[in-house]
Amino acid sequence: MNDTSQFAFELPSIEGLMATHFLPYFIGIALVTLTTYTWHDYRRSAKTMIQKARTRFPNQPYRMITDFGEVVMLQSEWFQEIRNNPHLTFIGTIAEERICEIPGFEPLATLGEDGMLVRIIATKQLTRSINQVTEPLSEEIALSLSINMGESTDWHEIQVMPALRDITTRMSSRVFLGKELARSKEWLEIMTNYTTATLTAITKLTKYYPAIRPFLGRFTPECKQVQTYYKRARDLIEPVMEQRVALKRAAVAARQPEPVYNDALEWIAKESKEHGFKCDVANFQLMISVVAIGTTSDLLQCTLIDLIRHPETMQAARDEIAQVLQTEGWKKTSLYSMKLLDSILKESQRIKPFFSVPGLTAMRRSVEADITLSDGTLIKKGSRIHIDTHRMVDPEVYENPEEWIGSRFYDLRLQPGKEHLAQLVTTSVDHIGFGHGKHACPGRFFAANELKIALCHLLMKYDWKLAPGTPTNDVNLGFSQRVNPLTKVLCRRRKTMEIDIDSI
Ligand code: HEM
Repeated sequence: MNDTSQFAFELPSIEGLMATHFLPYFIGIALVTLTTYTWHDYRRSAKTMIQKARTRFPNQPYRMITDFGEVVMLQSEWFQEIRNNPHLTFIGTIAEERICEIPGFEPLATLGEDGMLVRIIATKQLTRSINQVTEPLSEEIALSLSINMGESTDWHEIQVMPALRDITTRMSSRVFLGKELARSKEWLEIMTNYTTATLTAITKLTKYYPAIRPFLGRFTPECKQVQTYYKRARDLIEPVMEQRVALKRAAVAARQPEPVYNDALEWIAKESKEHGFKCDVANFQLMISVVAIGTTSDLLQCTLIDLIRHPETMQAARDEIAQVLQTEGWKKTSLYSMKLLDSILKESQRIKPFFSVPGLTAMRRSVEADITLSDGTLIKKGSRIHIDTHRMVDPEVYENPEEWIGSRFYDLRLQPGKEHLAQLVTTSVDHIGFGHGKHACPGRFFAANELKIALCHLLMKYDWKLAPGTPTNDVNLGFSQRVNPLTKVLCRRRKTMEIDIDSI
């Protein structure tokens, strides 16, 4: 039997590992965690390295040392076998990275401790509320577009990521925290900065071995920034919670009906009570904001840039939006009817998923009990698994896989039996932009609707082109790939629109 785990997260000699393990080791990046220089190498060229390893060990599990420590790499062929294994968790991988032990990063620990609660809130409350929040979300984005993109009908330049992150923060805050905080300048500033500071600090910390991260985190300036914003965020959320409790108590005392709020502050309190979870509402809120804002603004930017590069598809999307909104108005079902827009988002996500480079890895899992694969490979408790995402760009699965074709999934939906499979929120072994199986992203239904509403406003109200000479290349960080934060575009308010979206 193959045994993969005895040396997980240790740094023994490569020769020793090669001699004592049955699973092959890919040593191309084996030194990455030892020095900063090799870490940089790994960060830039992980894609090439994994391609080499795939050729060397076709369809075979193998091990690598990465900035996550040692990982067992599984090819896509193993997807179906492990996707619902109860001993594999996504959240466990976060605890192993040791970052949530640093002051200011407590919200990430909330993801670990109350993983069930997140799932319940995201799948039950958030998804259920989509119908009620479609109009408020549309109202929020109308306001934030006017602030970020302006009203000028002349071409003007903007940096895309800060603008889209602000838009996403406002939309998420409206649903997660209610109108009051979503309109608070201070909250928005803190939220945007907390999310950005957290991601920046994580990027820096992951170049060091997990065991020393909690220590380093106490001194690095990036982590100190996180702590400052974390404290300010708590100072803002806690009084809102206290005020709600006081208002409810007062209503009960006056024998009046209690005030009802339909936002995540309320859902967290309700579901924690119902399921017996102990929950720190402020930490929980910040965690949801961090997981939701970075991912959603990333996909929004790459979709917008893809559409700017394909003006004919942008116009086709505008026509679809106008036709659907004219007949159905703002409803959850109207968003479902925007099938081309759905396809466009799914195609942009296929080419550049958030957690991975296509053809690299995704679906990180922490192994919580020994598991044995059908070929006899034993993966021990404490190991970490990554899945190779090669199928997302495999010519045997997708025709011309390197080419962005906005209508790719729209066309697929027309084929018998593929209607459901080709939707943005459907995960499969061929498209794992939201993961797949038991731990697939529970926020994807909400995110899909939020993204569509944002695109409706962005496309209908503005004309777009790339700013001359702007960088649009994605930024590679080891196994991850982010949109370029420096990308700039030119935009102008459209004088005539297919439909006046604000009057619907
Ligand atoms: C475009 C936006 C988003 C993208 C691309 C995205 C992507 C992902 C991916 C790839 C995973 C890992 C799944 C796996 O490994 O199988 C994940 C997990 C998760 N996401 Fe999202 N996500 C997005 C938005 C959201 C939102 C809006 C929320 C919350 C409201 C959310 C909450 C979560 C949670 C709680 C998990 C952990 C699930 C678990 O461990 O069982 N995500 N997401």
